[in-house]
Amino acid sequence: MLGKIRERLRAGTLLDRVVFTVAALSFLAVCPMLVARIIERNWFMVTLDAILLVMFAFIAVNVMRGRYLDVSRRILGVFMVLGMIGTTTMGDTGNAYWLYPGFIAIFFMFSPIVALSIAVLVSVTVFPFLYERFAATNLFTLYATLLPTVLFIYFFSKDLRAQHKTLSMQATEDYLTQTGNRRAFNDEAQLCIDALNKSNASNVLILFDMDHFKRLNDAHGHVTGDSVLKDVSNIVQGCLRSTDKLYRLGGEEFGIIVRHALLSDALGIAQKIRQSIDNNKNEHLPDYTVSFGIAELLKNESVEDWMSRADKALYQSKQNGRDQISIA
Ligand SMILES: Nc1nc2c(ncn2[C@@H]2O[C@H](COP(=O)(O)OP(=O)(O)OP(=O)(O)O)[C@@H](O)[C@H]2O)c(=O)[nH]1
Repeated sequence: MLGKIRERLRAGTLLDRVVFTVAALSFLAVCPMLVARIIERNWFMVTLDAILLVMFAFIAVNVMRGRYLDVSRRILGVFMVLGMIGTTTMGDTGNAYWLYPGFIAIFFMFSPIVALSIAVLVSVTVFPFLYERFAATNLFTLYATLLPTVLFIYFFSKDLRAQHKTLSMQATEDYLTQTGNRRAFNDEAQLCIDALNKSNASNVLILFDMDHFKRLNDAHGHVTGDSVLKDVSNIVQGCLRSTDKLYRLGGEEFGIIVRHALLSDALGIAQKIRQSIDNNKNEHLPDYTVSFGIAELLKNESVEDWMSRADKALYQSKQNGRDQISIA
């Protein structure tokens, strides 16, 4: 059980691990309080603690299963904000120092600008309570140190997010055509397989490959060849629905995953692409054609099996004279 949890968390991001740890620790912290309140027969607090337990369990389980991550993170964030205000305004003055870890943690739960706004709001909300209890110099020191702490985390998390966005784009995007790359294709294909196993969702793969691309490169040069690859990507993108995704699988071969579609839908899309390429008259580029192979995902198929059947259909199109569509 523990091994499984560790394995699932390792597959997630640092953010997921932080959210899971906070939710799991909060769950464990509330358990003895619930027992104490049952013994005290304080039914109002028992109900409150029970709600907290359910929420923390809900968050931890969802993060472990890799679903509803954003919602779970935000729910935990709201609990943390309420917890921060509660802790700071009640009890000992020393409780105010919980604001530091609290403010750091909310940057894990919300976007930098939302977290910054929450930090400002919490600071303003708790100020009247702290003003009554703290000596003026201590209160000044508290706020003067909280401010740079929050600003530092804000700029740090903003920069981290931008870096993360760039890196994940580089990891999943083809640099030449700005379509998805092979890694992104594999991930999406795996999602299709999971969806088919869970809900019988039908998904279709369209593979297509430039015809006689070597000849085109030899006759017009590699740079023109690159422009043709960009051109065909633009044309194809224009023929797709928002749910269909185009990937460059390598060299001059592309794949389109058509989600929640039947073979007939995919055939319609391939025909539209073929027609658009035919109608496309770009005076700066040589004429070109492409060949297609289409395969619907079958039960118990792996990504490789699915691709292999589409590839066989594509080969058939090449064998039959190119510039045509074959179905597996
Ligand atoms: N310009 C350009 N050419 C590429 C790129 N990647 C692969 N190629 C070329 O694509 C060509 C593929 O040649 P082949 O596999 O023989 O296929 P083909 O000439 O298209 O022939 P058929 O597929 O049978 O119609 C090779 O000449 C590669 O150099 C690229 O990124 N840019």
